[in-house]
Amino acid sequence: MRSFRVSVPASTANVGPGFDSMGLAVNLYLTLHVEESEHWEFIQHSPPAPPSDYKDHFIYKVAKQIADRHHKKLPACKVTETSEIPLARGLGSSASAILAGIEIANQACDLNLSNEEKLQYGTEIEGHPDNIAPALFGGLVISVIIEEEIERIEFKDLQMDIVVSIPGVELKTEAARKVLPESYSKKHAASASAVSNLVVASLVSGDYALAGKMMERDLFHEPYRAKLIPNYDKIRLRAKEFGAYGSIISGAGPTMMSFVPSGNGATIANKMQTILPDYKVQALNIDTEGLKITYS
Ligand SMILES: Nc1ncnc2c1ncn2[C@@H]1O[C@H](COP(=O)(O)OP(=O)(O)OP(=O)(O)O)[C@@H](O)[C@H]1O
Ligand SMILES: N[C@@H](CCO)C(=O)O
Repeated sequence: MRSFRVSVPASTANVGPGFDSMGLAVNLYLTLHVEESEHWEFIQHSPPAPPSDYKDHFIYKVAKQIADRHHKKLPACKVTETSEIPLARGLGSSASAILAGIEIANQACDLNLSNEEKLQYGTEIEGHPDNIAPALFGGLVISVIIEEEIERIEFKDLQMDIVVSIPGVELKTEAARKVLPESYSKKHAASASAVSNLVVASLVSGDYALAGKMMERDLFHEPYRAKLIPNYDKIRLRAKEFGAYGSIISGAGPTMMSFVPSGNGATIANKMQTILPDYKVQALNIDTEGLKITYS
């Protein structure tokens, strides 16, 4: 096996009303250096701390599952991991880790997986494609899984900067999904998908002011999750005052993501940091490349 480095970007899911179907890759990365070894070893330069038994490592479990699926033996690897993606904050850390695990199996077992297969496997493990697809392909990806078949479309030329306001607390996706209703009335669903259609159309036609306005009108998840998100109303209000197009819950939260005019990210991030002193506020850009592999 050739040693390799895999980097996978963070991603934000939903982008307002694109619940479980729309996601955007951003320039924070999970990076793994992988080399063949006598025994399995995970060297972690960022959280989470590795479990005492490598067999319990989330990334190992994914790699093993994929190797088993192809009836291959997974050779032992030394994996050195560094991540800029905060855990359980709504920035797709689990999707990035899943794709990294798939890529270890792909390289170590010579599976020659296509991107479509990686998307399929990742989606099956994560449960929905909205983080996996942009983390794999980069950019804004809109996708759907129907009877195990995934359809998607990618957009790579959005001209916006991003400001993330990351609180010090975690919110597990599982907990944030529990507060959502089981069903919506016909009237509610029609309005919610109308809002979603407008977000997509305005984003791809470059009407970012309308996109920001409609993102804040989500009816699928934000109204139910708002109570779980610290400073939800304050962040939406103040980001707008500072010049943002709009702010959304990133993925399942608790991070809030503001979309801002191109070139204004750093200025608006500085202003947000002053009103959120306990947060990590960062100006980010859209990643357009997705998962990358380099050989050493
Ligand atoms: N690099 C990693 N190594 C091992 N486990 C990881 C890694 N990244 C994420 N995980 C696992 O995924 C969990 C977080 O997944 P969760 O779906 O709750 O949040 P998220 O993916 O960060 O956010 P969201 O899905 O809302 O974007 C972590 O608590 C950890 O168990
Ligand atoms: N679409 C998912 C993203 C988090 O995995 C949710 O909002 O629950």
